[in-house]
Amino acid sequence: MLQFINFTKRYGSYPALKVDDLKLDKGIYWIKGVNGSGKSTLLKSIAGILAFDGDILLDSEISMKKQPVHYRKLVNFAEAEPLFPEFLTGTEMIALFADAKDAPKGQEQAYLKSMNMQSFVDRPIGTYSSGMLKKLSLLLAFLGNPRLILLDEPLITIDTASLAVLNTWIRERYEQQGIGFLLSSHQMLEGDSLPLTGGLLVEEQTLKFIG
Ligand SMILES: Nc1ncnc2c1ncn2[C@@H]1O[C@H](COP(=O)(O)OP(=O)(O)OP(=O)(O)O)[C@@H](O)[C@H]1O
Repeated sequence: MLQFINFTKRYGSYPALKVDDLKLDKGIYWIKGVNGSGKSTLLKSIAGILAFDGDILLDSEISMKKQPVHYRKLVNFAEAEPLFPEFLTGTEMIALFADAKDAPKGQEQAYLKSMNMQSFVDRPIGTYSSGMLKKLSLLLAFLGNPRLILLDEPLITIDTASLAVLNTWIRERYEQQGIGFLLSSHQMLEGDSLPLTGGLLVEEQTLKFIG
């Protein structure tokens, strides 16, 4: 699913994260680490938002550095604390993302319905509560035909019922389409809600697979 090749991310002279060589088979992985350990840095690097040294390969063949556009179409990302233009509506954001990710027409409809978003999706994003905003950012990460979906702190701000819906979305896309997931969380992810493959610990400026 994902391979790091001599990966190093620095902020100025600060070496935030270094992963020499790590291969992850297809699966659903949780990512843990204390505040400031580098979880968001890791996810933003994999998403292609942050520049770094080295390379990341998707499915052993698609290089972020050599095929940047192709790679980014196949990796979707929901930020921990999403920021969207407040004057746009959720529907307009969905249209933008659907276009960028070559999403099948109407793909968002089932997601809007299951997450009970129809009542507010046509309103400007500036009027959204933090939970509404989170739901929108999660939905955007499921658009298109990605091979990997990265969710940074997906559990924060959404209510229990929405969390159960999110687990269903993850499970379905993983089991029916083989999409891989990386989920960062400070809360315990429940193994009985999701078929978790393993965990990754961000510690001492590196990434450790801990099964
Ligand atoms: N833009 C930046 N410039 C300089 N240093 C940064 C920048 N962003 C993050 N860092 C540093 O990189 C390290 C990792 O930060 P990161 O946000 O990835 O941690 P995190 O594990 O996601 O933290 P949290 O659990 O608090 O959200 C921290 O030491 C942080 O201070």
